[in-house]
Amino acid sequence: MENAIVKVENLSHRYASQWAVRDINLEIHSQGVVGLLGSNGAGKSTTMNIICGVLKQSKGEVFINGINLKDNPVEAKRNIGFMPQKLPLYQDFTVEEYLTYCADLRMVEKKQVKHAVQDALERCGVAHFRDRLLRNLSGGYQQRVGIAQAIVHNPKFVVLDEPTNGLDPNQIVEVRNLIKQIATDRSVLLSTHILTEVQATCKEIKMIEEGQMVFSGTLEMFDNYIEPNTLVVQLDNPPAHDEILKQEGIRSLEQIAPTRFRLGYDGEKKTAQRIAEISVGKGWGLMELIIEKSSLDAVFARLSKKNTK
Ligand SMILES: Nc1ncnc2c1ncn2[C@@H]1O[C@H](COP(=O)(O)OP(=O)(O)OP(=O)(O)O)[C@@H](O)[C@H]1O
Repeated sequence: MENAIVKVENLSHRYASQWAVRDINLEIHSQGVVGLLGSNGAGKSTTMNIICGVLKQSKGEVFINGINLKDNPVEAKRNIGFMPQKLPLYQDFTVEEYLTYCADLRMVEKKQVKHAVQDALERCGVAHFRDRLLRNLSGGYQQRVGIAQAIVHNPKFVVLDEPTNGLDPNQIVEVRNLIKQIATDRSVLLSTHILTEVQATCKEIKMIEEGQMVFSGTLEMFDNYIEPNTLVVQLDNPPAHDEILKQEGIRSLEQIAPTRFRLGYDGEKKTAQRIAEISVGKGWGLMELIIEKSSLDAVFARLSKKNTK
């Protein structure tokens, strides 16, 4: 089988006497954006710093494109691009000087440097600012340059730590689009505690809490993590509340509007189907029936144990 782009096995790390991450396992196989989610202090930066070879783990192994990062760091790091939370920008460099410097650091072959820099400038939409000093760029464009330095050596795997931090709403949308675009031909691990960020960019989620992996799956699985147990129905000709409440599987009724109701139910699909059939059969004027999903916030709260409901 083809190597995973990233494989983390039983990763643990301890600062002094405190374990910051415990027994993390994860694999990333394909292109696209994977969100690394967790509250402040959950262990995201520690995990990412280890995966990028910036911090040496206390235990466990990290493989990048099949190469053990501990045994062969130089080779493994050729496949990694990293944009830390605090951008490593030299303010007195122009954009082009800075990217050329980064390409050298990343050991891009001398004769390829010009092409690599041009490619990164264009992909990140900063070619027109190539001669501008970094200090004179707006926050959004500095962030673009941060992403450009992470992809200048064309790595298979890019790690972005809170990439939209401190940006205004327009800049956030632009940077998210750029992230999706660079993830079309590589894997991107994006750390965030912002749920809308995950929703807007990620196909998969890994969630860490108190140093441990508490969820790994698709965005849809995350969304469905809490069993739905409410239906919203619109009945243009509603019966008496008791008539609805006596139906099998229905546990509660809340009137949201004159013809709109939220029904607590047993979570069984057949109950929802039965309500639809009865509403039609009895002429209740069914216009809409929605199985309510848990919000991402509710799932996040549940997984981060802030809410034990
Ligand atoms: N250099 C360090 N020395 C000691 N403890 C640390 C160090 N860095 C992080 N920690 C601790 O390790 C735990 C995990 O921190 P980490 O920075 O990985 O979390 P995080 O999820 O990235 O949080 P944030 O979103 O706030 O950056 C926290 O309890 C933190 O206080």
